[in-house]
Amino acid sequence: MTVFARCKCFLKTNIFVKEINQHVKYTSDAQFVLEYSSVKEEVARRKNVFSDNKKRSEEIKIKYKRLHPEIFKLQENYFHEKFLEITKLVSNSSPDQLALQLEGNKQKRYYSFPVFSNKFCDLLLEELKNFENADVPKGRPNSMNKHGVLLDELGFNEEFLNAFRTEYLQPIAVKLFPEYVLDGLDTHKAFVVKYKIGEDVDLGWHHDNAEVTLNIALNEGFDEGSLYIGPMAGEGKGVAGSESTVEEYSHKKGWGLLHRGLQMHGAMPIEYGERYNMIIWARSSSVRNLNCPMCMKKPDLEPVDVGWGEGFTMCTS
Ligand SMILES: O=C(O)CCC(=O)C(=O)O
Ligand SMILES: [Fe+2]
Repeated sequence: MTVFARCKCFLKTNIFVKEINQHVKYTSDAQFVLEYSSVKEEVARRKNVFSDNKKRSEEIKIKYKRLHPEIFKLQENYFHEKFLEITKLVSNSSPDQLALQLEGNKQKRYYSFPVFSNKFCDLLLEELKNFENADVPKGRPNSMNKHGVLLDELGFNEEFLNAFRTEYLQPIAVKLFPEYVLDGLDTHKAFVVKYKIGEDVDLGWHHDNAEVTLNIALNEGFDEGSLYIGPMAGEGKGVAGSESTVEEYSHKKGWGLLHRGLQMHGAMPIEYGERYNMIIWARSSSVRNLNCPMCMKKPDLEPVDVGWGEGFTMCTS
């Protein structure tokens, strides 16, 4: 007799959880706790992230011996000549005139252009490797990257990144993405991502916790590891692999990719070598105070004791 049947996986795999818009697997309570316990760890990390970050920064300031102390202070000669040309013409150009100077995809509104000189990239990479080997505490960029470096902890905010954000990045971003800058890019989170076989090799499909992102490649000598760039979060299909909406971008040493934080993207696996990129998640409190880019709702804010929090501002009293 033939009877109808079902595969046993029906009770174990592909169980859609509407709240997270994802399919999960369930084979036993033990498997479930093991597989998803990293969520609990991540929440615990986030609870103290700002004070832990401050403690590590203070320890690094005392204990870490800088290899190239001069690169912690921004100087014009660290930039590629083309970047200096772009920054000079920015104030007198229309958005279209500026976009003409840049590569990328004007329709999708992501742009690429040279930012740092080869020499600066080399010095920074040497500093990062020196830091990797130093016996000091190290925070990691976020839940997606386990092997990068937080540039604020290393000491790059004070004399480098704050000036870079306000004097160079903001004038360009305000022309290209005015609705994501509004009153200004008032804070940032900057870090270096590292990919290597045996460590992190790729990065899943995501959008950034940023209004505007600048992603600058710091080295060459790796294979594959391109970015794939799709629609804005919530627009279109937004799934990796949907050919019609996803484009590839290959990193070039010293070049930056400038995109809106909400533009969906991911990184393909690296197949040889190491890849280091500096990522600047630039934030505008005037934009995110209206709509949190992570929950996509009006933010429910609470003050933080130290640092910039997640870049929102609120009035107390
Ligand atoms: O690997 C890259 O180049 C992109 C990294 C990235 O998108 C991120 O860290 O938010
Ligand atoms: Fe990203």
